Amino acid sequence: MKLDALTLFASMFINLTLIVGALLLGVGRKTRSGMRLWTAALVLQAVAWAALVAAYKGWPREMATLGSAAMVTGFSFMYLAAKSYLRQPVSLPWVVGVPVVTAVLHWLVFENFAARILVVNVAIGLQMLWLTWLLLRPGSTGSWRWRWLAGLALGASGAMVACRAVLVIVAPESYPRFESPHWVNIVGLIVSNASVMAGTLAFLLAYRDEAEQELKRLATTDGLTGVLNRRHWMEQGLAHFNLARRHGRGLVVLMLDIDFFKRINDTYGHQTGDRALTLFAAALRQVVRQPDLVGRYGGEEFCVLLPMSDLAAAEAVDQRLRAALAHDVSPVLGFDVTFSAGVAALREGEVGLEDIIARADQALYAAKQGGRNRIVRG
Ligand SMILES: Nc1nc2c(ncn2[C@@H]2O[C@H](COP(=O)(O)OP(=O)(O)OP(=O)(O)O)[C@@H](O)[C@H]2O)c(=O)[nH]1
Repeated sequence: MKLDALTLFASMFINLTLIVGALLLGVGRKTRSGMRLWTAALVLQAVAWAALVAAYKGWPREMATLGSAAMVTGFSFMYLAAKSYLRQPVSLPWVVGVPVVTAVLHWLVFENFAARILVVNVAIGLQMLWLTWLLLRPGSTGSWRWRWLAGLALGASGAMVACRAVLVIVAPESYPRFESPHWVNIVGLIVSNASVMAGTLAFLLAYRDEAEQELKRLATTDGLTGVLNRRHWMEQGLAHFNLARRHGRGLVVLMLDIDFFKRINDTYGHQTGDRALTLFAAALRQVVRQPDLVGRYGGEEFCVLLPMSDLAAAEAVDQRLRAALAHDVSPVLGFDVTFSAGVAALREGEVGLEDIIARADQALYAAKQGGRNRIVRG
């Protein structure tokens, strides 16, 4: 059997369908948006190749226009997928405008072979090269591994498509027909196939990076309030403690416990209790400085470590938090939220962070015993 370009185009459709199947099976449909968008891009491209092949069986104008529109829309979805992992805003006029303009122009100039080839190749080339720039430009967020792999994959394809556009401008008579087994078509298909494969691999890497980051976030933060969990707060705190001891710098630990929290739960329900905890933690994060570590020590008890600070700095945090609770949190909840606090500073010769925490905790206990809604030095 003679291998013609049409057979290769059909193989492109089969490849894409298989990759989509593998992605749906391997990554699942409930994945985060970047991978879903990439999968949708491949589905659109599979539809495009099927329509382009079908154009040879009937309704050439309709099928070829549908194929071109699906192809260009597929690249719009690749752009959306990349933007999702790059965490950048998308340009809707670009996403919608390029496919619509391409489809309309393709339909209008269909009878002119060179013109319709030019329309499609210019649209795809522009999309791919723009996407390549977005991925590779300095300062883009995201790990360089997936960005470079995706950028090179799409850049190679974009360059190939741009060459096709140039070829149809300078030598329209020698530009091969779609079904001809001409080397331009063969090279084009090989590059497209490699680009789809490498691009998928790159987006799988981005997906894995994102999943890793998410796991790290889950392992280090408190699920309810978003502040550091106790284990991670201790780990980070220990690093600050060692630095403070080595360089003879100050360090303060502030322990905070919401007053009569059981009563809040019992009176307003557990959900309102959770909301009070969340708002309390948010207010606490607002009133500390950038290097300070805020953690949830357990239940309704929070801990703050202030590097390079003294007791007065911690007491200032305490005052700001009381003001924030009174002005911002209590009106939202509909009842007053107060807390007791214990504060302790690193002392000369102290060998463990636990010692400072223990003193701050004792001071907190004294604050509770002393009538609550106050701070005590330990
Ligand atoms: N809603 C909610 N409640 C919690 C959570 N963690 C702990 N609690 C509750 O917090 C309450 C703490 O009660 P206590 O230790 O008696 O303290 P308190 O009522 O604040 O009294 P004082 O600390 O002495 O002022 C308990 O009822 C816990 O069930 C949580 O994540 N969400």
